[in-house]
Amino acid sequence: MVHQSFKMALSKIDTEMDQEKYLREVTRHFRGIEKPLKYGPVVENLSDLISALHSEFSTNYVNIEMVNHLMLSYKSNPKEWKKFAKFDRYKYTRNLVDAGNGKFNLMILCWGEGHGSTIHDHSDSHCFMKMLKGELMETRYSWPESTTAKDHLENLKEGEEFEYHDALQVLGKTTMGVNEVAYINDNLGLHRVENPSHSDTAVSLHLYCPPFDTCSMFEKTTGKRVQCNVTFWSKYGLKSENH
Ligand SMILES: N[C@@H](CS(=O)O)C(=O)O
Ligand SMILES: [Fe+2]
Repeated sequence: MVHQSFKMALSKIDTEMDQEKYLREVTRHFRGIEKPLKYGPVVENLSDLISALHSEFSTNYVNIEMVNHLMLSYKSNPKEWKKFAKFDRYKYTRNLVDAGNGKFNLMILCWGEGHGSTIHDHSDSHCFMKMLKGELMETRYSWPESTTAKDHLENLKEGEEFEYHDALQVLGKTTMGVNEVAYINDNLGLHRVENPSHSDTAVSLHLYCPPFDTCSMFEKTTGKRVQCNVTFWSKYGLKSENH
C-alpha cells in the first residue's frame, strides 16, 4: 500500500514537473566535473555527441553530470565542425548547431584574434563551454550588489536596471585549451571570455540548457546592467538572413 502511493506520488512529479523548472533548480547545486566519468558512454564524433545529448534530454530528469561527461568525452575534430565555424572580422560569432528539441542549444562560437565578450550572465541556465580550437581566457566576476540610490533613477534609459557604484570584483581567471570544458551558471557568477591570441583564432562549442535568447551584460567599472538579445550569426551551417 505504502509502495503504491509512493509510486503514484512519483508519477505525479514526473508529469507535473517540467524539465525547464527542474534544470533551473539543479543550477543551484551543480558545479561541473573536470574529468569524464569512468564508466560513462564514449562519444566518437560530433553526431554521436548530438544524439547522446538528445537522448539525455528526452526525459524530464536530465542528468547534468552526464551532459558534462558527454561534452568532455567528445574529442575535437575540425572536419566535423568546420561547416558551422563562420567568422566575422569584428566580433565573435554564435553559430547554431542544434536546437535540441527546444530543450538545449548547442552552438559553435568563433573568436577572431583578440575578440572577446562583454561581462554577462547566463539567464539562469547551465552553460558548458568546450574548446575546439585555440585558447580562450575566461575571467569570472561576482554579481554587483544592487543599491537603491534614488538620484540615479533619472539617468536610467529604457531596458536598463538599477545603477551600482562599485567595480565588479574579479573571482578568477582561467585559460582553456583544446578539449577542455568549463562550466558556469549564474550562481557561480558572471564572466567574460576572450581570445588572448593576436595571431590565432579560437573556436568553442557551447551548450546552454534551458536555451535563452536574452541575457544581461554588465559594465566592469560601474556594475551597470543592460538586458541584451543574443542572436545567431548562422544556423545549421547557413548564414542567417539578417547578416
Ligand atoms: N555566453 C556567451 C559566450 S561566452 O563569452 O561565454 C554567448 O552565449 O554569447
Ligand atoms: Fe558566457
